[in-house]
Amino acid sequence: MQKDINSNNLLIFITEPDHIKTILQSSSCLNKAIMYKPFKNVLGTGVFTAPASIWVGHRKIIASSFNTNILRIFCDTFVEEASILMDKLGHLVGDEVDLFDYILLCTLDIICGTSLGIKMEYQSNKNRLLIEALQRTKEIIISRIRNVFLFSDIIFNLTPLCREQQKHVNYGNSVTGKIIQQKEEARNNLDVTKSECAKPSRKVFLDILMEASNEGKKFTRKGIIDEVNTLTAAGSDSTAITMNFTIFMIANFPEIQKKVYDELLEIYGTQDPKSAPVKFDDLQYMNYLECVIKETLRVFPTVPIVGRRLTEDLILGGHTLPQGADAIITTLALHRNEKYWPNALTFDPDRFLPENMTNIHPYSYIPFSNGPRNCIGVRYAMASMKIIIATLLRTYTLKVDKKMEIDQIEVHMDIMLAPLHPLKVRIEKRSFDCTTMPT
Ligand code: HEM
Repeated sequence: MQKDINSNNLLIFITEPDHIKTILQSSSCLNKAIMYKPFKNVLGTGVFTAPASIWVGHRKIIASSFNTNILRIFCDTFVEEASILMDKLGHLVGDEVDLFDYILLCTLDIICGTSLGIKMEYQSNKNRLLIEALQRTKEIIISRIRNVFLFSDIIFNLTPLCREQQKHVNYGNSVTGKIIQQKEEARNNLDVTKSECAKPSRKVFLDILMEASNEGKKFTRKGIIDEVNTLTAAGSDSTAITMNFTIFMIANFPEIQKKVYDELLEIYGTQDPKSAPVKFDDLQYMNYLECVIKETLRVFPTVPIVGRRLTEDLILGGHTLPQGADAIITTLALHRNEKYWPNALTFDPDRFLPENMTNIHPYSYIPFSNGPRNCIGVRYAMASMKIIIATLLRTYTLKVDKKMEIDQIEVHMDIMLAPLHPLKVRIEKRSFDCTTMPT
């Protein structure tokens, strides 16, 4: 137990999987902890930051836009943007490079394509102003988390940083607002061809939110903008960071790379991704790749910490946790705890093979959190990451100049986990002679 220096709040650290389960499942722990405060100015009442009273209704509606049929349609966008990424990476062949910025632009294009139905073409260097606004907004949130004075709303609201953040948020909101207006006009005119409004069969999140709003289900215009911003924020960096770590792991462990590629050879033979792009139904056969992503998320959980505010007293392990305290779960420590993960710092994707899963306590592995307020985008994230990484490995081989052990890769926790030093890899064009594997 300790006091949070930013807020003077009581923080209770929860470390045992059984206790974590109680917290994440409890109806009295549906509100987010004080540490999420800097996100509220930016994401408003979007599902990530909304109080439980608003969250309940919004979550239900948004969850409906993550069903299998919609995901299947989104796959076209994942594949298309993955292909653009491959072309961009073609210029980097032979160099030792940090791929993160390239991957992030790809995930941003994907999230905008699937949440707004708009091609932002960030990967083609378009809409730089929006990217800068996003980047600065993120940096300002991070400085608030790191600085005890800026964390306080009263002080922050008096600073130039607050005004700068508001300027960026207003700009982003005005872009989303215009897209909503275009869609509304197109709908009213019944003239879908005039705008980039999605056809009914290609519904994006925004269409679903607008329909819910028209049916009187709770969403105001500002509420819709908050949800779109939330999905953009929650869905882009998280997948980009996870893929960046995963790609480094694959480059760092050539024997694992060979196994992932062999699995892809089974599915596609030596056809290249342009002639045989990944299809939604292929994803079920990428089991080993999934294990590699899961193991990466174990040692490098992209969201390294989760916090909940107790709205009632809660009895846990014979103690009463008082109403108003914040329960904090440090996923990074949990995932590296030897008690639950023997040889925790050994990278071993086989831990996630079905036959080895029986001994894993479900709450000792929570990269997407768990319970009613878990990540709404788990399946979306897994599908998009599998498509991008599979396309990458079918196009390029990956190497590192110097192999690193897990404990040599230093990380820091801000909003999300980040490597302290860039994770550089060397990419080479894959020759379709399948015996040519990295040594
Ligand atoms: C590898 C990628 C991802 C990881 C590791 C991840 C992880 C998480 C975690 C741990 C939470 C719970 C946070 C908390 O309670 O504080 C969360 C919530 C959330 N995630 Fe993800 N996420 C990922 C991708 C995505 C994607 C692609 C989307 C959307 C397209 C998304 C949308 C959300 C939303 C909206 C929430 C808030 C849910 C709620 O409070 O009801 N995430 N995510």
